[in-house]
Amino acid sequence: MELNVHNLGCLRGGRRILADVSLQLSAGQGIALQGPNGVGKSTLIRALCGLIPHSGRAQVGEFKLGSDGWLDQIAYAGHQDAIKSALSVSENLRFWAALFNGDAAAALDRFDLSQIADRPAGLCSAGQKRRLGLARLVLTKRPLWLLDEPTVSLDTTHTALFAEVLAQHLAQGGLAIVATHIDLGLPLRQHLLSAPKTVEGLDIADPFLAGDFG
Ligand SMILES: Nc1ncnc2c1ncn2[C@@H]1O[C@H](COP(=O)(O)OP(=O)(O)OP(=O)(O)O)[C@@H](O)[C@H]1O
Repeated sequence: MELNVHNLGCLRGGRRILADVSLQLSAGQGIALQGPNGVGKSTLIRALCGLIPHSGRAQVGEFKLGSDGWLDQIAYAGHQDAIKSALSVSENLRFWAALFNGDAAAALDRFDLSQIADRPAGLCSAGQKRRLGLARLVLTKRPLWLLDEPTVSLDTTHTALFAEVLAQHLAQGGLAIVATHIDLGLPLRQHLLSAPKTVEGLDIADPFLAGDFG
C-alpha cells in the first residue's frame, strides 16, 4: 500500500498554514514530520484525518482523502489521549478491542500496562495515560498511523518501547507520519515543514477554506 499526498493546503482562521505539501510513502516507510512550533505539523496531520478543510488531495491505496474508505485506513493519536477516565486501563482497551476485533491483553502487555490494568484510567500518570492512548494503535490494525508528538510524557524506556512498536508496524508493511521533535532512532524520512510565504496575510484565493472545524 502507498500513500500519496499531493499539493495539500490549509487555511486556519483565514491564514495560510500549509501550501503545496506533497509526500509519498511506500509500504513500510515512515516520515518524521519536523519544523518549528506553529509551522503546521498538527494541522497537516489533522487535515489527513479529515478534521480540517483542505485543498489538494491524498490517497492511500485505493482510498481518497474525503471518501468513506479513507477513515478505515488511518489510526490517529493526537495530543489528547482520548481515554475514558472512569474505566480501568484494561476496560479502556477492551472497549477499543471490541470495536476493532483486536487483542486487548496483547496491547496491554505490549505497552507495559499489565501492572496497572485495574487502575481507573483517570488516576494514571500522564505517561501511563499516553501509553494507554497509544496502545489503541495496535488494536486498530490500520495501515496508516498519523501520530502527533506521540512520545510526549513518555520516559526514556517507554519512548524506546514505542519506537519498537512503530518499527514493528513499519516492518509489517505499515505507513506512518509522525510529528516529532525528538529522534526516535528509526530510519524515518525527515520532512521539514516550513511556513508558506503568504502565512502572515489573508489568502483570498481560497476563501471557502478559511473556516476551521479543527
Ligand atoms: N483552531 C485554529 N484556528 C486558527 N488558527 C489555528 C488553529 N489551530 C492552530 N492554529 C494556528 O495554525 C498554526 C499551525 O499550528 P499547528 O498546531 O499545526 O502547529 P505545529 O507545527 O503542530 O506546532 P507545535 O510544534 O507547537 O505543536 C499556528 O500558527 C496556530 O496558531
